Order: sequence, then C-alpha cells, then structure tokens
Amino acid sequence: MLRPSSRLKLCSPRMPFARWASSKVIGIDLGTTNSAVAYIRDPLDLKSVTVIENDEGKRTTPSVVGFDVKNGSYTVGEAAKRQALINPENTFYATKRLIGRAFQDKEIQKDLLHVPFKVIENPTNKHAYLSTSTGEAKSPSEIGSAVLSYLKRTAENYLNEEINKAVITVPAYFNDSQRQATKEAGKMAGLKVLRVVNEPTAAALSFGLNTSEYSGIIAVYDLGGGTFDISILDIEGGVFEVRSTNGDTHLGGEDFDNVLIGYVVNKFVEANTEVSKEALTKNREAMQRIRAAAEQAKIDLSHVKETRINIPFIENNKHINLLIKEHELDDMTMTLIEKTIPPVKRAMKDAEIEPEEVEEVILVGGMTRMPRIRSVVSDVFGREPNASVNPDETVALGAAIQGGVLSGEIKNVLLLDVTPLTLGIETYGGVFSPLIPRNTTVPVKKTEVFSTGVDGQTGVDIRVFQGERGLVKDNKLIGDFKLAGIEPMPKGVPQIGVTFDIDADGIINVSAAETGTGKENSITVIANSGLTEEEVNRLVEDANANRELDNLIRQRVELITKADIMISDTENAFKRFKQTIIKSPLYSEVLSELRSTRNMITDFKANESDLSTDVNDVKKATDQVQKRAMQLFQDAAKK
Ligand SMILES: Nc1ncnc2c1ncn2[C@@H]1O[C@H](COP(=O)(O)OP(=O)(O)OP(=O)(O)O)[C@@H](O)[C@H]1O
Repeated sequence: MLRPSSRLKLCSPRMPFARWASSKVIGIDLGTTNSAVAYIRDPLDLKSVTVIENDEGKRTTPSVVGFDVKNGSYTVGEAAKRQALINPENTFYATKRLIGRAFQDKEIQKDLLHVPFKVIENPTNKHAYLSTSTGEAKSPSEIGSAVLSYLKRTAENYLNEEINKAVITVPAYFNDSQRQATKEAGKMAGLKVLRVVNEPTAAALSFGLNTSEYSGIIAVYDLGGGTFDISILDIEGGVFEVRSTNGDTHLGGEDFDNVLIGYVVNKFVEANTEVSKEALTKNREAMQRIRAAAEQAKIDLSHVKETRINIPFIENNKHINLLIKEHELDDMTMTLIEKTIPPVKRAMKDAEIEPEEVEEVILVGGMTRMPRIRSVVSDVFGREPNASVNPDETVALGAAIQGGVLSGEIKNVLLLDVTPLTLGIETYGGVFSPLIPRNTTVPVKKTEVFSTGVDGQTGVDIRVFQGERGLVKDNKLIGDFKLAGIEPMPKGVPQIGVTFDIDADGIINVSAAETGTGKENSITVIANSGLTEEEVNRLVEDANANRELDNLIRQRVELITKADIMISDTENAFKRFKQTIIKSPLYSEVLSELRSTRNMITDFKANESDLSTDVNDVKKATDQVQKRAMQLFQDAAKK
C-alpha cells in the first residue's frame, strides 16, 4: 500500500484553527434509507459541528420521494413516507441501491421482486431507472437530487443564507459509475459537490476530531440501509490515512427487511390457505403495510426480546397478528450478518494488521444497533465497539468537517483516502496489467509505457478493467477507448504512455499518448454498470484462490511476448543486412536456428492453454539465437 512519507502533519494539536472568510459548505449523508445534513457552527470549535433539523424537527430525513402524478408535484422525506401507503407505485425509496447500476445486474433483478414501484431499463445507458404509474421515467440520480434539494432547503432555512456547496458521502465500495451518478444528483440539486467522501472515512473524521487528540488505528464498521463498508484507518496528528477498505454495495437493512417480510408472508398464507401467496405479494398496498411493520419489528427487537406484528385487514378481511422473538430474527438473518465477516478480514489483511492492533471499533449505520450484529463485531475484533458515536449522524458530521477543510475554514487536517479495487488495462494475450493496486491512496496519477503487439499496428484499444485477477476475462470492464493514428512501426517499437489519474472523489480518468507521433486520447471512465455484490466477492475470492495459476499464465504470456518481439527484431535485422551476413559461413546454420525458434513460438501460441509445455524452452532457444546472431553479425563485419 502507498504510504507517502512526506505526508502533512499537524504542527501542534493545540494550535488554534484559523478562520478565513468563505461561503458555507454543508455536509450531506445521502443514505439509502435516511439522509442527514450538517454544518460547522464555529470553525474554531470542531465540537460545534451540528446536524440540522428538518422542517418536522427530525435530525434525519427518510430518503423517500413520492410523486403526485395528477398534478406533477412531489414530496420528500417524512411527508413522502406517510403517503406511501396510498401511493405505493409512485413512492420511490432505497433508490441508492439502483444508482449507477445496470438494469440486468443480478442484484437489481432480485430487488425488483420486493419493491412496489416499477423499475425499468434505460434504453440508452442500460441502467436501472424508475417509472411512475403514468410511465414517466426517472433516473435514480433524479430521486437522489430531490432528496438533496430538500436537505439544501433545510440548511438554507435554518442558516438563513443561500447554500450552493456541499460535500456528499458515498459508500467506500461504490465504483466509478456510482460516484459519478451521485455527483450528478448533487449538480441537479444546484449544489457544487466539492468532494465525494467515503462514508466510513467521514465517520472517522468526525470521531477523530471530536475525541480530542485521538491517535491510533481504528476500524469503521458501517452497515446502513443498503450498503456495507469496512475501513481501517490510521489517525495521527490530524492526518487521517485510510489503510484499507472493503465492503458490499448491496447489503444492508433492506435485505434484513426482505427476509422478515418473506417470513411474515409465509406465516400468513400458511394460516389462511384461501389466500394465495401470489395474490398477496401482488397487492402493493398490503405489501407496503407489511414492509413498514416488518421494519418496525426489526427495530423494536434491538431493544426488546419479543414484539408483535399487528396488521388488520390485510387481505380478504384477514389480519396479521404475529409474535416475533429476537432470537428468531437473529436466526433468519444470520447469513446476512455473516456476509460482513469476509470483507472485514480482507480489510485487515490488506491493512497488514491483526484484530488486536485495532484500538477502536466505530459502528456506523442504523443496522449496527441490532444486538446480534454488535456481538458478531465484538467477536471478530475481540473488543467491544466504541459507544460514543451516534451511528445515524456521524457520517453527515464528518462530511461537514471535510467541507470545512476544503473551504479552508479548518486547517491542519489531512484526509488520505484510497481506491477500493485494483485498476489496470488489458495487454497482449488478455493479461490484466495493473497500474494502480487496490487501497492506493488517492488522488493518484501513474503512467506506464506499453507498446504494440503486431507489426505495422496503427491503433490500439485501451480497455480499462477493475478487479483482482491476472486475466482480464475475470475482471470487470469499466471503460474503453481507441488510440488511433500511430505511424506503422515494427511491433514493440511505439512507446505508448498510458496514464491513470484518480481524483480525490475516486473518479478515474485514463489517457494514452504515443510519443513518436504525439497522438493522444483520453476518457473519463463511466462504467456501463456497477459491480454487483456477487462480482465484488468473486473478484477478491477468485483472485486469492487462483493467484498461483494466474501468475503462472501471466508469466508464460509475458515471456512468450518478449521472445516474440526479440525474434521479430532478429528476423528484421536478417532481412535488412542479408547481403552482408550471407557472406559468413555461419549464415545458413543461424538462419535455420532462427526459423526453428520462430516455429517454436508459433506452436506455443497456438497451444497457449496447454500448461504442460515449458515456456523456458522457448526462452532458452531465443537467448541462444540472439547469441548466435551476434556471432554471425560480428563474423560478417570482419569479412
Ligand atoms: N434500532 C435499530 N435496530 C435495527 N435496525 C435499525 C435500527 N434503527 C435503524 N435501523 C435500520 O437501519 C437502516 C438505516 O440505517 P441508516 O439510516 O444508517 O442507513 P442509510 O444511511 O440510509 O444507508 P446506507 O449507508 O446503506 O446508504 C434501516 O434498514 C433501518 O431499519
């Protein structure tokens, strides 16, 4: 992992923070279920960072938007949640689970079964969009933007001034496409998004600066309504360095609710055989009522040992009256809780630390109030989580602090965040050539020089991948572009510099330039789809399981490519200097060795998947031909 030695240090923790005039930057936690907005009341006092209450006096606002299709207006937050029962098809919630994702993603297809509104495929970008009952398409960014506008207004009403700058948080494991879509939502809401900050990093900022002079290694375990993140940070003298991050962008309270909803539905149809499961699940209003009651029961069970779900007149004048115990909820959701453990272990491994080195465990997100989750987290880290952090507010508070840092109101705090997955390009033979390893501190810029694989090649396809495997076919294509207009040259001669530039928001820009012709091209990577939970898990697990094999294949492809280029060079030299070297008695002998090595390479490439062939034979033969060709040229020169 990159650990810059020249990182900025806080001169003295007791040094007063300086203030300079600037417009306010609000911090927004745009959550799957709930959102919050915060600001810094007094930059000289970091403890003055405050969550702003909405017009209903609440400190968090449901991320729900309800459209009135008759008059074209919409409501946000509590008001939207209240009308959900009578307007289920036009009340959109948990749309953060869709943002920047392809409609065909397995996760999206699974979610479709549980939501009372319509999710459609946008014909242009193939992303998941929403549709009102009158067929009006809305992008998840538009829904996010409605929530952001509401929070912007909340802040403006409270502060009595116009606000147009914000820091917005996103799950750490969000990919490029999901980050772009979130920024877009901010722009649509009339906000200049100064920075997109990872949620656990924001939580750490708020914890670290509120706990005076905190230094040490902390783990932030963040399980909210829709996503799970784990980050390991090293906090020292005002420098917040993320050492690793991992997670699952499709795991959260919504999944727990869905499990409980399934349980309630099954119990109801078992007890009322005249009601079919299909009829009940198609009844949007009934399902909306079951959803609300199930979520409430889940929340209640964090405080009481048992609770009742009572829903009168659910179908055919029948009622739901069900007793649920805490251990029953624990048992039915244990597989979901356990899904958080492998990312935690991977994050610790990547940060090169053992659990006992973690000095504080910070819990973020409403789901971490569930006692079973707390006990699992305690077991994994071997310590009780820190109880001083408010899991609903800490992310927004951290975003506001980062806003203060960016506006210059807060000095001497430096945030060093990381990129969650390895980034690289495809090279000859389908090999994944990483440029930026996962958990590299951002912003980062890196250039590597590549060349062509075929003689006379005038264009190259730059295909950008994200993932942990050695071959591109096992990773995720996140964008591609062509660099054309290269002058025809022998393979291996053109010098193509490929530059990856990841900004502090985690957004990726890739450019390529050929030095000879000065041809240049670039893209800002906009992924066709987000990484599904399965893909993320598969990427890392498969990479570990297949590391040896991948390395072997990779080394073989690299060796053969090198040999191919060397033999091509020698063949070209033979053609060019034929008149001179033909005079040497060595000529025909070396020429035949050259031809047989060429045949070896051709055979090897034709049977690339046969791992029983020894690539070292090709290497030895190539080295030998090189040596013999040198002798031939020296001998010919003497004549
Ligand atoms: N006391 C509680 N016990 C169990 N679950 C709870 C409790 N309070 C809230 N939750 C659940 O926490 C989830 C919401 O958490 P939170 O508001 O932190 O998420 P979010 O910020 O909207 O989501 P994300 O960070 O994933 O985008 C919901 O699923 C809610 O039901």
